[in-house]
Amino acid sequence: MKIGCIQLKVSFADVEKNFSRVEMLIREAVEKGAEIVVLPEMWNTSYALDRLEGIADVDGVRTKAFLANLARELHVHIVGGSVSTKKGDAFYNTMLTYNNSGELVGEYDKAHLFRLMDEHLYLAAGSTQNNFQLGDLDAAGVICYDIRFPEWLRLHALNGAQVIFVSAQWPTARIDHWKILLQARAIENQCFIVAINRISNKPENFNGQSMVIEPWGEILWTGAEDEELAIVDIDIAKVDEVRKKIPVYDDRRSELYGDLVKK
Ligand SMILES: NC(=O)CCC(=O)C(=O)O
Repeated sequence: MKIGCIQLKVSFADVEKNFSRVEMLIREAVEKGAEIVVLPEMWNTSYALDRLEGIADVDGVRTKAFLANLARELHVHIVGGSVSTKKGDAFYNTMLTYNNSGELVGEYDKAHLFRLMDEHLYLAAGSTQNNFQLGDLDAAGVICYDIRFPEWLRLHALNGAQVIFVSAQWPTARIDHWKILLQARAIENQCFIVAINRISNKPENFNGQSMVIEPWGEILWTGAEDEELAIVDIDIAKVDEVRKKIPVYDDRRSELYGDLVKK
C-alpha cells in the first residue's frame, strides 16, 4: 500500500495559499502512485490561534467539499491532517478523513489540547475516538500531542487499527521526543505509525522529520528538514507477523489496568 506523505510548508494564516498548495501536492502524490495521502496538523491556518474568528472553517464546510471532491476525482483515500474549524461558538482542531469514493469516514476533534502552545485558551477538546476504514484497511487517526497519551493510541489499536496516522505541528525544540514517542507507539501497539509533521520557520520552528514506522519499530522513512512529498510503501501483512511473534494482545491482562475497554 503506497502512502503519499505530504510534509507541507504551512503558510501562517494564509488560507488560500495553503489550500492551493495542498491541492497541488495531493495531485502530484496520486500521479506518483499514492493510494492514501496524509497531511499535517492545522494546515489551513497554522497556529494563528488569536485570528481564528476570521479564518477558521465554519463547520468544516470548505474543507469537507475540497477533500471529498479530490478523493472522489482522484480515487484516493485522504487522511486530511487537521484544520481549524468553528462549530457553534467554539473552535476545534479537526481531522477529516475521506475514503476513495469521497465518503467521510472520520471526523475527529483533537482530544488533548497542548497548553505549552496555548491551545487550551482558544480551542475546545473533542472526546470521541477516531477509528475508520479505508477500503480493507483498519486505521485510526490522532493529532500531535495525542501521542503523549499511550492509552489513547492503545484504545484505537484495541479497536482494530493496523495503521495509526498522526498529523502534527511538532516543533524542532522537542523533535527527539517526537521520534522516540512515535517509535514506542509503533512497537507497543504492533502497528504502523504514519506521522506527518509540518515545515515552517514562523512563528515557531518546525523542521519536519515526519516518520513512517513499521510494527517492529523499524523506521521506513524520515522526512527531510524542508517541504517534501514522499511515497512510502507499507506491507500490512507485517502487522499479523509481528503480533504472532510476540502475542502482546493475547498476553494483556486487562483486569490489572482498569478501564481500557473496546468500543
Ligand atoms: N501541536 C502539538 O500538539 C505540539 C505537541 C508538542 O510539541 C509536544 O511536545 O507534545
